[in-house]
Amino acid sequence: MAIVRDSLFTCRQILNNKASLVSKNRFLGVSVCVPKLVPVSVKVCSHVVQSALQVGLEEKKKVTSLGFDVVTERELKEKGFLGLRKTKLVCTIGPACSSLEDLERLALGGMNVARLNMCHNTREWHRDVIRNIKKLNEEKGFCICLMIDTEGSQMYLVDHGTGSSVKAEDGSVWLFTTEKFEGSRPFTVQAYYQGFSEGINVGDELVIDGGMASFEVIEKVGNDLRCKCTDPGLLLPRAKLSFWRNGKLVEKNFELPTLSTKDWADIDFGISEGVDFIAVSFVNDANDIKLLKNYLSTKSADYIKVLAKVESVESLKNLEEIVEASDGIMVARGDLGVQIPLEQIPTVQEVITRVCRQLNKPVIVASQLLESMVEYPTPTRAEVADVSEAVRQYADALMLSGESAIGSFGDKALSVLRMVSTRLELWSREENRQILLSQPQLGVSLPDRIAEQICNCSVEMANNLGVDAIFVYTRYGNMASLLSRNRPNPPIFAFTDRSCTRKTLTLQWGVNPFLVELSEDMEDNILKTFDLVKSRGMVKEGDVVLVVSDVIPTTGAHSVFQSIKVKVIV
Ligand SMILES: Nc1ncnc2c1ncn2[C@@H]1O[C@H](COP(=O)(O)OP(=O)(O)OP(=O)(O)O)[C@@H](O)[C@H]1O
Ligand SMILES: CC(=O)C(=O)O
Ligand SMILES: [K+]
Ligand SMILES: [Mg+2]
Repeated sequence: MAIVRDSLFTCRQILNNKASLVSKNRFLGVSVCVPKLVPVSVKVCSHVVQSALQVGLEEKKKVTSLGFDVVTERELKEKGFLGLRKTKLVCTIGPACSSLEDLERLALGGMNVARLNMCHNTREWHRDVIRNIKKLNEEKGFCICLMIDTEGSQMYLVDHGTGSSVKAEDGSVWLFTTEKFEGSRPFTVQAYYQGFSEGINVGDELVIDGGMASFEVIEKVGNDLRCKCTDPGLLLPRAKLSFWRNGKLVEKNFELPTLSTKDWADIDFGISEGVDFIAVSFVNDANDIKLLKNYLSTKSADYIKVLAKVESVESLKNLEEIVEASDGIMVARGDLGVQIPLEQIPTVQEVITRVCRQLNKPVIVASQLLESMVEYPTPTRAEVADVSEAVRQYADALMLSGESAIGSFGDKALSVLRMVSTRLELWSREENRQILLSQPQLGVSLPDRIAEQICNCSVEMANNLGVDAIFVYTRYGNMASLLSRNRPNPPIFAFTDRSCTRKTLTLQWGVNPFLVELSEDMEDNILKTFDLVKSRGMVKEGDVVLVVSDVIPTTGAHSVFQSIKVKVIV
């Protein structure tokens, strides 16, 4: 890799003299050949790109078929490369935002992924949302991915049946029962799961929603629990419950599978509707994820990416193996805050986001980011600080829950996420904090290590040179995500010929995926895509682009395997 480093310096010298590049079309290159392995070439070169306008017009038909998100395109034209938002945005779709018009507003507001929580509503309802989103993607040029989120076995849910909040007064006595009845009864709360009170003793503490209200268990009546309110507060519909003994969570092994029969039916529904991500609730260990991934393979649906929701003490114990097994993680702070003390959430979030970046898996920070906006049109200062913190931690994506699903100000909440993340990203760049990021080695095989090193060096080079964008040519998205892992200053434009790669990359920090036709002639790919982006006014004269490729040719073993180039647009 010393060779790569040497070429970095050569490259810097070249760019110090941009003007001469335009006239001379110079080339500097170094090749590294690994005997009996794929030939590897690391070259740093400058090219004069021929005027693309004419070509662009001639290829009008192809140009319009360039799969690129209209929102990113608009943002790029308005704000330039460095103004592009890096942090991706997920919106939970609920009754407040499910019409075609609502969805289009969210799409225009920067929603990258639509999340459907299978806990709520009917499959028919979800199907309509999915079809509306696909319609918007096809007809209006958005690139919104679809995620279903499994219900799981709701062992911890209770409901008092009134549909609104009920106050629990200090000293009042309540019955937590598994009996099913319509409507509500005074001082009675229904538990969703029959075995909810197994292993619970008189004297244990019952906590609602991580501290909304607390009770002491004063009597066991069969499966039911009679409890006295010790810390008054509100009982909301579908409240989450946990039990504590001597200040510690009572961990219970219900021996229920992570994926219930209903979840499997929802997964089949997701496959048949062609969703892009399945988020698995209450993952315990890596096996939960492996099971689903195997199932998706047998259904020839392994293009669907599996996200593990970290929302239990059990999943924290097995964090690394879960991250390794999955295609991404959601820090599901709602349930997590029921299972661990609230003051631990910030550090746990920081650890999870760091592990994810190190293992190169995208991470979504979810729940209560802008909770007050479910009711109010502005966020609290503390919520803005929380969003900023997640962005500072380089989370790949931020998620809205009730803010978009049931709130009256979903669009505003989305714009708060957009503006706060853009602002903090700009500040980080100005401070050049990314330079401090160091990554442990991921790859084991030589080709993997080479790919990783190329990406690490490319990002260092891109930051140091102050290039405007990184272009990466990638079939499976590997190099694009290795670049993203380094959180570069310039945006990453990933050109892929696989539509599922484009969707997967949509969730990744700083990656703007294009769907294009790629040939094995890399030089041709580069020229063609440069022409395309130029003809759409997305790049302009003088822009400097660092080009990385990992499209592996099936023929011509002597051709370039992976390379870095720097190009100046003329
Ligand atoms: N499809 C839907 N239909 C009706 N209400 C919905 C729907 N999706 C979400 N909601 C409402 O929005 C609120 C927040 O949504 P969300 O799905 O994020 O809940 P959650 O409890 O955080 O998720 P989870 O159950 O996965 O822990 C829910 O309490 C629910 O009232
Ligand atoms: C999103 C979710 O499931 C949670 O926060 O619990
Ligand atoms: K869920
Ligand atoms: Mg949850």
